[in-house]
Order: sequence, then structure tokens, then C-alpha cells
Amino acid sequence: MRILVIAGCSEGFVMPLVPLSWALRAAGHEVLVAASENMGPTVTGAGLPFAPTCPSLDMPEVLSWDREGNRTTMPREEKPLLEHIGRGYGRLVLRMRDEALALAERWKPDLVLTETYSLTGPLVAATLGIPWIEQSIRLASPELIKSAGVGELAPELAELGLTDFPDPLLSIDVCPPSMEAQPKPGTTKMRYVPYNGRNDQVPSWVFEERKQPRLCLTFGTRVPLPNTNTIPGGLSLLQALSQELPKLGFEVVVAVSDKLAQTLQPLPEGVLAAGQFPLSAIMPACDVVVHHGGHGTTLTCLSEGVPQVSVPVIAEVWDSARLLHAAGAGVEVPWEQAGVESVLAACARIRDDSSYVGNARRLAAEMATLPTPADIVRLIEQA
Ligand SMILES: Cc1cn([C@H]2C[C@H](O)[C@@H](COP(=O)(O)OP(=O)(O)O)O2)c(=O)[nH]c1=O
Repeated sequence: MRILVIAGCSEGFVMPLVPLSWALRAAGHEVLVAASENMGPTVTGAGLPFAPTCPSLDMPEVLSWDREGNRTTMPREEKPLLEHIGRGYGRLVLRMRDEALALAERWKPDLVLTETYSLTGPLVAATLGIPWIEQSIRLASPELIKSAGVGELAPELAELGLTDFPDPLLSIDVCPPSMEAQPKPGTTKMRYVPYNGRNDQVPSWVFEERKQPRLCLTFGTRVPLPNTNTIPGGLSLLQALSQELPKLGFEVVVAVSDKLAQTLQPLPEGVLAAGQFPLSAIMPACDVVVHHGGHGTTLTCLSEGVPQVSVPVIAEVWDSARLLHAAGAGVEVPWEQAGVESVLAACARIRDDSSYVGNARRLAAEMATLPTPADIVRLIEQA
């Protein structure tokens, strides 16, 4: 089969699709990954072939303008905020649609693989009349986001004589069943195999016995960017935490882009290293993670059995952070309460209560029993 993987415009949307893409390739299928131009190095760095769907862009920019080119305002309440994000995912399709369709018409895929909110995938599949597969890349994917995205695309769907996208051939979900209040009907579970980017060399301290507990601090690939105008405070909180966390008695590793790591200098004694380290490579050498609630980060830490302090910056991940907190595998510090003191208190709670690590390890063991991407390939072949 020829499978066109259609992804979004930042690492968080692309990297979680890599393990299934590779499983499809390893089973002998042809895979081509299409995403915005800035994702080229991420895709090719994962050893997969890449084709651009649009020039480089980022989600905050897409979110900032409506279809008519008017500046949008970001709501504060959760429900309108989720709808605002969903409409942004709808408008992302308008940037990608033409090139993605032209590519698909030339490459002639048998199947489209995409993640829940990358709606360019189902639009291309519906236009060409081919099946598509949806892989969830989150613990929870609020339905409101998707329905708002579909609503934003009403004119494009109407051109196809549709009011909604055709159902996917397969809907893959990665949330451990015991974390869900209710099973999601019509979904197939898959083990979340983390892929966190290219790794030139695993640092030697990962293999050494640690002398004191170790904490990893990361805010993902987007939140600490100085130009991320929609997330005020992300960078300053990261800077303050990198100074203060060693005071809790942890050895600290700061996982941020190498460029950002330079701007965090001078780091206090007790910070072992700072730079871009693929999380799954360093998790075996960490006891707790403090992060921004990013879905890839959350699922990576869960799959490695490491308890987490989640400061969920973006409304899209609030539900995931609540699930984590409710499962006792982490502590949620809601964004509006986020500050050095609240995060330090959450870390101390995890340090002093062994139930967090017990629950995190139990969930990792549960995730390890779910069908692997290779098992899912067999299901796709039979569907
Ligand atoms: C900055 C950084 C990111 N990552 C990875 C972890 C996740 O797979 C991914 C971040 O995705 P995610 O957690 O979804 O957050 P965001 O979209 O806000 O970036 O990047 C590392 O592994 N190491 C790092 O040093």
C-alpha cells in the first residue's frame, strides 16, 4: 500500500506519528509524510521521506487571524477557548489543502494516516474518495475542538456535498484504558511508543548510577519560544524553575532546545545538563518530570513510568492533565496557579509520596500490554 501521512506544523504533531509510520514501512508499505515546510528536518531526521504541504508556519499565527483576515481575540473560558483552538485547526487546513491535494493527486495514496486534529488528512481523503485512519496522539482529545474545526470547514465540506467527514477506517487511541472514565466507542487501542526526535548520542550520565534523585524540567518545543505571543509567561516560568528546582534536593536536567539552553546560563549548581535530549532516552535516569502538559511529553513520561508535574499551558491539554492527576501518576498545577512555589510544592508532594511512582509504573505496565504499532499494521492490512 501507499500511505500518505498528513501531519501538522510543529514537532508535537509530527513525532507521535513516526512509530506507526515506521511500522508500516517495516511491513513493506510505502510511506510519505506531508507537513508544513518547517517540519522537513523533523521528518527526515526520523528517516522518513518528506513532502511540504505549505510554507513554514506556526499555530499561534494561524489562531490569530480569522478567515476574513481579522485579528481574533483569545477567549478565557475553557469552552470558548477549545472552540477557538478548533477553529484554528480548521483554518490550518486552508493553508495546507491545495498543496496536499496536488501531492495526493500525483502520488496516488491508497490510504491517508493523520492525527485527530489534522483535518487536512480527512479532507484530502474525502476529496479523493480514499480511506483514512486517525491516530490519537493525546490522552484525551476534547470533542469540542474537532467539532469547531469541522464547523470552520463547512464551506469546504459543502463543496464536497458533505456536512462532516466520512468516518475513518480505523480510529486508534493511545490512552491506557484504566485512565478513561468511559471507553471511547469505535476506537482501537495502540501502545504509545515514544519517539522524541533525533538522538545523536545518549548522554553518559543516563547509564551511571545516580547519587541523588533526578528531576527533568522541560517545556516542550513551543511554549518557551520568545515569539510565542499567545502564551505569556512560559519562558519566564521555565527560567525561574531552572534556578529554583535544585533547592528541593534534586539533581536537575533541563530538556530544552540547545539554543534556548544557552540563554538559561548561568545555571545554578545542581543542574546537571541543559539542552535537547530526547525524553525517552533520558527518562530511565529520571525520577520526576516537570513539564508544560504537552501531549507528547505526558505520554512519553507515562510510557516510561515516571511521575509528572504537569503545568498544562494550553487549553487543549487541560483534560489530559486532569486524567493524569486523577490517576495519581502526577500532579496538575493549573496554569492560572502556576508559579515557582506551586510547582515546587507539587514536586515535593511526588518526592514524599511513593504512591505516585507506583501508579506511574502501573500505567506504564498497562500501556506495554496494548497492541504495538506492528500489531496495528496487521489490522490496517485486514481492514
Ligand atoms: C525540548 C524537547 C522536546 N522533546 C520532545 C518531547 C515531545 O515528544 C515533544 C514535544 O511535544 P509535546 O509534548 O506535544 O509539546 P509541544 O507540542 O508543546 O512541543 O518534544 C524532547 O524529547 N526533548 C527536548 O529537549
